[in-house]
Amino acid sequence: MFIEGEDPKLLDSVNKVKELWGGRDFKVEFTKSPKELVRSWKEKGGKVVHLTMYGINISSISRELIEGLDNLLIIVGAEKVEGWYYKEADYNVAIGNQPHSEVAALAIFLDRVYKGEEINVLFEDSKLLVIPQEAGKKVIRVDRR
Ligand SMILES: C[S@@+](CC[C@H](N)C(=O)[O-])C[C@H]1O[C@@H](n2cnc3c(N)ncnc32)[C@H](O)[C@@H]1O
Repeated sequence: MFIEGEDPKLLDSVNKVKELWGGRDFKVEFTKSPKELVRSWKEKGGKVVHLTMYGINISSISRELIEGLDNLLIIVGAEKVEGWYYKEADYNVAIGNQPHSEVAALAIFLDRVYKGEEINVLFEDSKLLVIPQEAGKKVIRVDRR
């Protein structure tokens, strides 16, 4: 994940969560030049999806196209998103054409890309394991050495 700007505190909390819950392949990097990131991603043959309520509703995009997307950079905005990103994106995709949270938009989009399989993923390097309960919480420590 690339985030525009710089925030060492955020990086620190991400690393603390990873230490306990695993996910060694999940990385957060900060960038001061997001446009350069988009340009070089495309130059290397990657695809760019921009999530925006002004885009094409995901329900109108073929399932094959979404599931076939590979080497993908997904852009979500925080404040006003410049027109440049709309033009440079290979696809401007709307999770419904009204505003909502960027986290929700990203989650729904990724769920379509991964065909719902992400829900069954357990990180092999986690130190904690949740044992599902109908009520209450059960978490055990696992020694994976
Ligand atoms: C809360 S919105 C802020 C929008 C920003 N103020 C703007 O002017 O573009 C944050 C981000 O959530 C995502 N988002 C919000 N609603 C969406 C929708 N219906 N479909 C897809 N993405 C959406 C977009 O990436 C958007 O940039």
